Amino acid sequence: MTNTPNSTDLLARLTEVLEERKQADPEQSYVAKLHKKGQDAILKKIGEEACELVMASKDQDKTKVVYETADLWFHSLVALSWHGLTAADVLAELDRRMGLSGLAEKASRKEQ
Ligand SMILES: N=c1c2ncn([C@@H]3O[C@H](COP(=O)(O)OP(=O)(O)OP(=O)(O)O)[C@@H](O)[C@H]3O)c2ncn1[C@@H]1O[C@H](COP(=O)(O)O)[C@@H](O)[C@H]1O
Repeated sequence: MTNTPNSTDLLARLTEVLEERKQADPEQSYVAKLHKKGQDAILKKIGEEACELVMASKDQDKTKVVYETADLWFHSLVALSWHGLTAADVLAELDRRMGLSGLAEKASRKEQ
């Protein structure tokens, strides 16, 4: 059984690190290097990691599914940070949606 870290703590710590890395030396930090390259470089990584996740899933490779999902989440957090947003903003949106059926939500959009 995986020893699960406290997810809120982990995201808060990672958010802090990502914010600090905006001012870091691109030679010393992968995140700083991505920011220096610009938004397109961050978005390119998100596209790559999403494709790698799809391939891992098609291959039924659970270890790789976890690994590639971590890469995708991580690069999504970098994209959020690029916009001055954080994981907390996404958690708030997911919390807002909690208990709201996806099918009911879609039907309500069609009625508008
Ligand atoms: N969680 C991560 C994390 N996940 C993935 N990665 C990097 O994301 C990249 C994923 O790219 P690929 O899998 O395509 O591998 P690659 O061939 O090396 O990629 P590229 O050369 O194409 O960029 C790799 O370089 C990984 O090391 C991460 N880099 C950093 N973090 C976190 O961010 C913090 C700050 O990192 P630095 O900015 O490097 O100090 C770290 O302490 C970690 O907590």
